[in-house]
Amino acid sequence: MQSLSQFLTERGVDPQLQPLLQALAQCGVEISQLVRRGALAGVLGATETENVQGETQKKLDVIANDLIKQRLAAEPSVKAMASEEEDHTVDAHADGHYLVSFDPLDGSSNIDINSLVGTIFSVLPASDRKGEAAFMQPGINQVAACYVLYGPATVLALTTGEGTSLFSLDPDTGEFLLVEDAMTIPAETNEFAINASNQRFWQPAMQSYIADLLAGDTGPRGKNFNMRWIAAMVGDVHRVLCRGGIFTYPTDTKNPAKPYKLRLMYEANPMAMLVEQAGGSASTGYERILTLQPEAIHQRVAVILGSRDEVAACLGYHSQA
Ligand SMILES: O=P(O)(O)OC[C@H]1O[C@](O)(COP(=O)(O)O)[C@@H](O)[C@@H]1O
Ligand SMILES: [Mg+2]
Ligand SMILES: [Mg+2]
Repeated sequence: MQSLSQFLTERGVDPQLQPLLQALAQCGVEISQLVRRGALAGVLGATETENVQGETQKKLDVIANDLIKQRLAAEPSVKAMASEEEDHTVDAHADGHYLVSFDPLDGSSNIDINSLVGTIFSVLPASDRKGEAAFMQPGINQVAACYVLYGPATVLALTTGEGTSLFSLDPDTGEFLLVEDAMTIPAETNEFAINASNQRFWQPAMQSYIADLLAGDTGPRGKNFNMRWIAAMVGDVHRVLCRGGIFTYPTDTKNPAKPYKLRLMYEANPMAMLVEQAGGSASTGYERILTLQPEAIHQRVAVILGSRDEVAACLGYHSQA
């Protein structure tokens, strides 16, 4: 089986970018070891601190964040980084070529119940701009996106804009090996993922769309749909990449000050690139996620992504509304 480094060389990935992608994978290896040890490594439970999102940080949020920051600070090609767990962007090498945004631990509410968690990375080209302003680029500018999913196996999905490929970690050698190249999301699906407990707070368009899915073959869609919700975006998106589906965290009125849940820079943008590169699509309901112009590093957006025809069906409800 081909290793990640062989894959990057063979595919002619920019030699400047290769060491950075290797460093991201290495972060995944080290966090995977901690996740596997769980309570034995003392990484379960919460801290007493809150992050810039106003969420109580889990120990593993902080440990993973510090580990990644340290690794990226040692990587000469990194000019600056942004993290879910950092209030502001963090400078690294003034002559670095890349800006890395990351969600060190995605699915934090799953840590203490030994369920699926992951890490998400987005890589943008650096520019002359400084600080947060440098990161304010549409997702279409990403030169790479990847996630690591810490599940029964630890897997890494990667795109550099030439399709999406999947690697699995060999825990004996610490190497990621290619297990699936050119992942393809089926255009149609009968599987959807949404946190249904928010239903009464959704917009009418999403209410009708989901109601018609639930009506199944007795309703206008004329077929039955099944539901899944892993409560970790990495896990739900991985399922979509593997067998299709639609994943959505729509806008809602639960907390008017926070109409969206997921973050553009280190959740929505990298996942949108991975999904589009596998033949799927990703929208806010009204706009293609990758063309959004970011305004702030922790900005949140509505997310509807997955199987192309099913996303189109969902958007149909939004355009009629
Ligand atoms: O708790 P809810 O409403 O089900 O939300 C789950 C969503 O929140 C998240 O956990 C947010 O990410 P973090 O865990 O990185 O904060 C997503 O991974 C997931 O899709
Ligand atoms: Mg997250
Ligand atoms: Mg997180």
